[in-house]
Amino acid sequence: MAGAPALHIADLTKRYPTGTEALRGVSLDIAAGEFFGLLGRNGAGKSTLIHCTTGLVRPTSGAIRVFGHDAVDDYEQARTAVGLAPQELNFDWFLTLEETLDYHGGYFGMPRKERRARSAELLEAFSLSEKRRERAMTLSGGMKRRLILARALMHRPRLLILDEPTAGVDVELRLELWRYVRRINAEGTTILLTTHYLEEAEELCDRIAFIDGGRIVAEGTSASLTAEYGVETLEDAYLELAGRRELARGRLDDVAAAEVAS
Ligand SMILES: Nc1ncnc2c1ncn2[C@@H]1O[C@H](COP(=O)(O)OP(=O)(O)OP(=O)(O)O)[C@@H](O)[C@H]1O
Repeated sequence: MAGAPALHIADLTKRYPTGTEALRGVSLDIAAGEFFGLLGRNGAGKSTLIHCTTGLVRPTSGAIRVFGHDAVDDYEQARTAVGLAPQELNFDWFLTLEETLDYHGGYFGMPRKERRARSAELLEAFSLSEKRRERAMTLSGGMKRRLILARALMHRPRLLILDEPTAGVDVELRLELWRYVRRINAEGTTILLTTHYLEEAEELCDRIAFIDGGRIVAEGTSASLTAEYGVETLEDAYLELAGRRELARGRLDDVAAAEVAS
């Protein structure tokens, strides 16, 4: 749908059967072509939001649309528009690199000839051509990270979701991955990145949202967020915000305690 945002999320809530409210009314719009960062501490709701977008988790209420396609009612179209590079390297380790990409393309209904051409193009782009007939298990850590990006891009998704793509990787590999994802974005793919690294978000993202307790608590460019909190870096803005929220929580706890006592 022409002109539709890459991702439109309106008043999204998710309550798991355990009673945990992982998302409490999240609204978010990511424009086509944007590089968007979603930041938050462990358990803030980032994975739940991604899983709702890719159909792994069913939202309790609210709307998600990917380039205009409803993520629940129009699942196939919405899912096809998304490429997901999960945090965990979930390959079938016994498949070769070519097979890994080929099976992924097959899942998304790509004809054989197109799969062949696309997989050769991606293996080349990610400097993996020489390893194409080797099993995924034989790759180095950096190669595995590149393969997960190649696999996510295989079916030419318009929205690429990167779930903590550089968690636990060394500085050199992080810089290399940054170069790749910058290029993918420059070539027109919209990116939603979740990360714990504030400097990564500052470096790569056009816009950033902080999520906490299942709510978006701040959103803007790195410059607007630092200006809003009167600080120099995104990390300081995050700490300032986290501090204020802790303070607010403490106050609420005090009020609750006072109410119980009275
Ligand atoms: N399948 C599930 N069943 C019940 N509760 C869940 C489930 N998945 C996540 N949660 C809970 O939902 C909340 C949000 O978790 P989520 O995994 O979305 O956070 P996150 O921001 O991705 O965290 P992390 O940075 O650690 O990956 C947490 O309290 C978590 O324990």
